[in-house]
Amino acid sequence: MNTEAIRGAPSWHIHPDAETLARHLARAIARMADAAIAARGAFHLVLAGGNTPQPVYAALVSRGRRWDAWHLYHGDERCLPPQTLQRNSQMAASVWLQQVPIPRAQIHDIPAEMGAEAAAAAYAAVLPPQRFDLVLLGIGEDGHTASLFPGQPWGLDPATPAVLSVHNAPKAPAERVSLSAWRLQRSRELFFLATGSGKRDALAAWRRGEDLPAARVGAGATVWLDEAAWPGS
Ligand SMILES: O=C1O[C@H](COP(=O)(O)O)[C@@H](O)[C@H](O)[C@H]1O
Repeated sequence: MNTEAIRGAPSWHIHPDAETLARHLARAIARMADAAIAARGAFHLVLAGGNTPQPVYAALVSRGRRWDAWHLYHGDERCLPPQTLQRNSQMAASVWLQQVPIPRAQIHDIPAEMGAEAAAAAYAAVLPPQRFDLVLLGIGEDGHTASLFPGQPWGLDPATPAVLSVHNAPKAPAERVSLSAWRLQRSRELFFLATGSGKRDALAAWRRGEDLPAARVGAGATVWLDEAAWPGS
């Protein structure tokens, strides 16, 4: 899928349960990494935060190869002290990254402890000039994705900053940092993950065509979900 295709309708990949989904998705990511490394010598991956991706990240520990060529970024971060478990970087480190030999200099955490404004400015300088190979995203119960929330700026226009400072987020913590919608879309592939019945209403709203951050960013993406999250046709 290229950036142009990302403007079309999403495709829905429904798996029986979260465990099966995690296994299949980890295998798909590992294959994409192999292909990117064979073609371009590197794999640039943006990580989703929150709880949903944890089983996928855990499954990647035994799936990935050529860790030396992986380059990791975060789609968003919460403005909390660095070692806090609620930080997306800390979650990824504890279930996955501490167990694999990705060079530390290639794991690009968002310095959200600096505060939203300073961290957004600093992170913009860290992002690669080219498209990402794969962006992973979650979806919140309100249809937010990364830290782009309904009723707040999403950064759809490429003239706006690639990284946004987020204030007054409706989900704690209120202060966050997020890649903008246009920068998230600058990717060869875009995968959403959604598991559990708590995601059903948000996915139903997406399918009805409501103007939600996830729907805007994810037009043309692949949505990996389990049966519990599937809102039906
Ligand atoms: O706050 C956030 O929420 C979404 C969804 O999180 P989940 O725990 O429901 O999976 C997540 O994708 C985002 O990265 C995170 O910061």
